[in-house]
Amino acid sequence: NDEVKKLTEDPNQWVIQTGDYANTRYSKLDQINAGNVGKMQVAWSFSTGVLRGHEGSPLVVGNVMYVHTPFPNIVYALDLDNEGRIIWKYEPKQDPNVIPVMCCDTVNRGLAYADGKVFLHQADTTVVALDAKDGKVVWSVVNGDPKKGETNTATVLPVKDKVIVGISGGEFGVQCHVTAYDMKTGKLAWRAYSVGTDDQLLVDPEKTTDLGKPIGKDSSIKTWQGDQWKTGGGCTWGWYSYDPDLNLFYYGSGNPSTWNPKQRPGDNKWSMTIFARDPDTGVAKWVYQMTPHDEWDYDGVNEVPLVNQVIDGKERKLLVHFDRNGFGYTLDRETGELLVAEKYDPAVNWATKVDMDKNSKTYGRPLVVSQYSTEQNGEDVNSKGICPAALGSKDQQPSAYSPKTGLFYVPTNHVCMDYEPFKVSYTPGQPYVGATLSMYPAPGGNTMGNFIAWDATKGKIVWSLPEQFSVWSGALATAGDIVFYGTLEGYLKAVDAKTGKELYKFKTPSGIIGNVMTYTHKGKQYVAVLSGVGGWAGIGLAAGLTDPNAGLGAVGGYAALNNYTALGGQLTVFTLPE
Ligand SMILES: O=C(O)c1cc(C(=O)O)c2c(n1)C(=O)C(=O)c1cc(C(=O)O)[nH]c1-2
Repeated sequence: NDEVKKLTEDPNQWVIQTGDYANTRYSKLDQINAGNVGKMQVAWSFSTGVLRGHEGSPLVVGNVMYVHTPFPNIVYALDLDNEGRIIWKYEPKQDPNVIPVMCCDTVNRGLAYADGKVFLHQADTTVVALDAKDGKVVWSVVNGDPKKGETNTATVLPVKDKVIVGISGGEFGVQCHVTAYDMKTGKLAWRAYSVGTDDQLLVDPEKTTDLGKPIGKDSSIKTWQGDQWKTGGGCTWGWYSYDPDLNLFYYGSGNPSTWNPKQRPGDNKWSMTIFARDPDTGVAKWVYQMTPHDEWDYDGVNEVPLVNQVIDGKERKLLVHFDRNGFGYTLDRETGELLVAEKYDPAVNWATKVDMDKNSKTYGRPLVVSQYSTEQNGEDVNSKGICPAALGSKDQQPSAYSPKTGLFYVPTNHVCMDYEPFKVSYTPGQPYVGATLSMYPAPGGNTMGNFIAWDATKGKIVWSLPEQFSVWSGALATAGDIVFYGTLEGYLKAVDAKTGKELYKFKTPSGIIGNVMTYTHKGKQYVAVLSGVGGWAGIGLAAGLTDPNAGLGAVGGYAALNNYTALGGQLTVFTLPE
């Protein structure tokens, strides 16, 4: 069943959040292009009726647009023949007690379409399949338990006859996993944990590799003390990509729990790890851990776009990954071989480099600068001036790739932090954080973000556009030689894909943390984006916090956002004038 693959190859529609299985967020549409984007206008808009962080994007399937909201996770089917008249609306009943269990705002990264159904993974971890025609529930299944700290913010990946979903809870000591359900019935197919026994991990100690070597028996639990792996985190709330030819899907796992590194000696495998798994069985082909024994909350869940590019004169099947830890990685996606690992923000200081010497004992590991460790000789230390901050040189906001330029377009953070670990004990369903942070712009200026173009074959920044705040929206690249992104102040921007020159901007009603998408209707190209400030960067605004030291809602430099925007929830659709 390659229905989704076929649909994603049609540039007129947008049926999964990432646009295509490869997560390139590239569209072949070029009616709106570098020559005319400056004339773009608002075609119509739609209020979602919900405030707080709007992540993800709408879908377009035929003449219908599907729009989702943050908690309470309303779904609207809008008629494109009628400027967004509501065809149906689905509003799940969810216990509001799930809200305090969500670490980083009540966001949801959107819907997926396959097999005549719209898939929603709710905050309370209910996965629901809605009939695309009338919004009626076809099946629903409960994937986790919010009382244990398990919630969801991520989208769903439909692959062949299954849907694949992750889970959140790294700040609550959840033992996180990826789970596949039958697309037609919702029946459980398999579950693979990030941290756990070999049976739980779905690995083969002989065949599953790490940097080319078999991972061996008990590869995860041997790297924890005692039973700590049972509350070990490694959550799976990011973006998933899929290679139909290799029949492998890819994603990264999040932070080990707790944030206090002293409480969990060892490498804490396989938190902070990219997995390549078979979607039919869940079994891992290879793994690669970016940040062993994390001391900074550098979750490894960011998108893993799949591209074919030439390295050293040879075309390779690549996987690219802009990790929270500030390194841009390029790997061979068939084998997991590490090809490039370079800093994509010059401010990154916690490690000097990733060791690329295959004969070295520390091959593939970041070389940590002890001054920026948050643990010394087994004791907690308060460290200052660590770059990047916990929200990383990039968080979940996805990049785009243009095969025309061969460049990645990456929304980034330019933020550093002070980190104070403290002892915390585990109680199910209670925060298991164990550190306080303060976050501020990187030294040498007041800007907290850059929108960059990156060459993943060399590991080099090609151009960089400074932004006052982190760029928390997902990018879109098109065959029109332009790249779109949104800003936390609320601007939708279009820039020239080759030079980065700004060609268009429009201030939408609220800060943008949604991902820009494009489609056609009756032969005309449209660009759409959700506004609604929030997410971790904007959670201070979302929660009405202005105290720069307000714990996990550590708004820091983001408090100044109050001067530019306010809460919202709106879809804005753009096109060229007649
Ligand atoms: O460990 C986790 O389970 C977890 C979950 C989430 C989430 O579900 O949104 C975030 C994070 N961690 C996190 O570390 C983080 O920086 C973050 C930012 C955001 C966001 O949507 O802006 N979510 C999350």
